[in-house]
Amino acid sequence: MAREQLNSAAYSWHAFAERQDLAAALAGHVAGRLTNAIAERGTALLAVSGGTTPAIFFASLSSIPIAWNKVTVTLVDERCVPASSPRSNAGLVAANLLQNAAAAARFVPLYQEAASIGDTLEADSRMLRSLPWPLDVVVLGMGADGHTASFFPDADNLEKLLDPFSERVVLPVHAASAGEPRLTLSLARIVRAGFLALHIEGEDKRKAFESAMGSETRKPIRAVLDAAERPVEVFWAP
Ligand SMILES: O=C1O[C@H](COP(=O)(O)O)[C@@H](O)[C@H](O)[C@H]1O
Repeated sequence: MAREQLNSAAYSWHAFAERQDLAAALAGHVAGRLTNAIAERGTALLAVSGGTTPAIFFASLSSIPIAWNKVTVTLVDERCVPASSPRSNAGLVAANLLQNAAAAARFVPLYQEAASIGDTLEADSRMLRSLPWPLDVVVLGMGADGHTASFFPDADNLEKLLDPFSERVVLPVHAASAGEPRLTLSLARIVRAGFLALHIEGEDKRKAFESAMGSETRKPIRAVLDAAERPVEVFWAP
């Protein structure tokens, strides 16, 4: 396991030679944070990302024996598709994270099929507001375009999405590059997490991250790092 660690004010960089090693290390950190939260307040709140990257990490985390019956899992963002769709982030979590020991966790989805996205948003907001905030752990992903959560650079409400003082829990997203309408946790909820990790893999994402950190154009991932209350832990493998 070759591992490299770099630090800047906004983030710590954890690099691994193998994706499996990254998954095990990140799962260990997350399980430790959840365990501490349960010891401190009797419950823990975890928000995870979807897409393709988290599957191996989810499998590692699902096997760690913590008090999963005291953990609530939700999503950082969701595509407005049925849970049976291969594009559903909830589907990815059900198949890979809510397994083994973690099958005892409570899962609260962002999206449920409803007459309109407005109805969905109202119902989700009610349910999500009742969760034990703040988030103990958030694991973000990132696209090569610099989007994270569903903060797409071309979203028509990007300014609202990236408002660090927003009172909203969840927001709708419409962006041509996103594929379908989305729901996302607000940046304000994400950046207050006790432990905020970014999980990225591949050279294209390393370059995209570095470019976002140096660039004058403020990509969404940069906005999250700038607003975060503590340094973001970045986990990367080729
Ligand atoms: O659309 C999404 O993309 C990002 C990155 O996904 P990946 O497939 O490149 O890993 C993900 O973090 C987000 O949750 C998802 O909705």
